[in-house]
Order: sequence, then C-alpha cells, then structure tokens
Amino acid sequence: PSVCPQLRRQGAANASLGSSFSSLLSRHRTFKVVVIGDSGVGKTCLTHRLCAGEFPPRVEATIGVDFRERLLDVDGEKIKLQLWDTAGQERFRKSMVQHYYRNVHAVLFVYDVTCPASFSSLTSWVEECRQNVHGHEVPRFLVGNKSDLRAALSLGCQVHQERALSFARAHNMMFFETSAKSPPSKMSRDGRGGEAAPLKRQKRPSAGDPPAYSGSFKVTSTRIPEKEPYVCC
Ligand SMILES: Nc1nc2c(ncn2[C@@H]2O[C@H](COP(=O)(O)OP(=O)(O)OP(=O)(O)O)[C@@H](O)[C@H]2O)c(=O)[nH]1
Repeated sequence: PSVCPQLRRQGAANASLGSSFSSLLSRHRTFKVVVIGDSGVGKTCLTHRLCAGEFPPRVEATIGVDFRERLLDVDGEKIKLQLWDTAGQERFRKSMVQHYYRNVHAVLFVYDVTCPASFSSLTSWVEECRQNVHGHEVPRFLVGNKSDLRAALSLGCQVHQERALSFARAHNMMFFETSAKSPPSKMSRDGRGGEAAPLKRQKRPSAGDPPAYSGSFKVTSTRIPEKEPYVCC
C-alpha cells in the first residue's frame, strides 16, 4: 500500500528519534584512567592484560598514547574504563603530556619491582601529574609490576614492598603489587584481567591516613612466551 510522503517522513523521524534515545540509554559513564611510568615497566602489558585478558605476545615502545577500554559492572551499573597507556620515553610523549591529564579521573603510577631506577623516577612522575592536574584531586594508585621476577633476583636488586608502601602513604595513594605476566592464580575469578583486589591490608585506614594496600590485579595465569626479555638496570 502506498503511504503518503508526509507520513513516511514522520515515520522516519520517529525511528531516528527512537534509535538515538536507545543509544542514549545504552551509553555508559566513562572514566579516564591514565597509566604513567618509566619505559619498560610494563604499562602496555598491564593494560592489555586488563582489557584483553592475556599477556601480549610481543610489545613495542608506546608512541604518544594507546587507548584500551574495559566495561565493568560496579554496583549494578555498567561503566566504561578508558585506559590511556602512555609512552614512557620522553621523546615519544613530550607533546602529549597536557592531553594525558586533561579531564582525568584516576592516575596509575607504575614501576618495575625489579628495577629500583623506575621506582626512583616516581618522584618526577608525581610532580608531572601535580603540574598538569588542575583544580581537583584525582585518585592515584601506585602499582609495582613484574612481581613474577622477584624470586629470580637477589634482594638487593628489588624494590621492597615496605619502601613502596611508605611512598604510597606519603603521597596519599593506594598501593598494589602485581604481575601482568603471571599473576597469582588464586586471584582469578572471571578469566579476564580486571578489578584490582587488595590481597593484604597493611594498615587499617583512618580518616587521617592515606589508603594503602598491597595486592594484585585479578588476572588469568595464561603464560605466553615473551618476545625478548627486558633488562632494566
Ligand atoms: N616478567 C615480566 N615481564 C613483563 C611484565 N610486564 C611487562 N613485561 C615485559 O617488560 C617489557 C616492557 O613492557 P611494556 O608493557 O612494553 O612496557 P611499557 O611501560 O609500556 O614501555 P613504554 O611503552 O616504552 O613506555 C616487555 O618485554 C614485557 O614483556 C611482567 O609482569 N612480568
């Protein structure tokens, strides 16, 4: 049957209104989380693990920034975590720094537990964050990565948890230690990398205390051979 052009136009307008309304409903709140730290500490591997559920078979130095997303269910609400995997090398990041921190909701400072130099650099990463995040406090997290390598190293070459914990306290951060490569399998629940779960509370936080935890990201124990070993110091 033929439909008069006016009705057809009206129908099309209703359909388009309906589809934009439903896309509005399915839109999730998005939280921008920026991941910062020296080159080689494992920012790409951690964010890949969190979003793809595996340790990446090969990685290259990040240039500028890579984006990864993960949908999370928080108290029944779906939220989108937008992870900004930033370049650790100065030459690949210098023009981008302001963009990293614009409208950021949380910052992850990553160091390598087997590389004390990457821990020493944290002071300048924290300072960079302070200079670029204006007007509001953002939650900040300290993440010690590559804990799977601890056993193979002498104690002198490692960053001790107590040291990291006191840094976290001094800078009002939560602290987690983890491995993007082979995390503790007992923390795995859903087969994907995901929520950070404190393993052991170091000290009960009180109103005056920064929240400090030692823990692990909940990730799978899939093992994929690395392309080439990364040497820190
Ligand atoms: N053993 C072990 N190796 C890791 C882990 N995470 C990353 N690596 C290795 O560390 C090296 C550097 O990892 P990336 O994720 O590229 O480091 P990045 O911090 O993103 O480096 P930039 O992109 O240069 O800033 C790679 O060889 C990874 O395979 C980990 O948890 N355990």
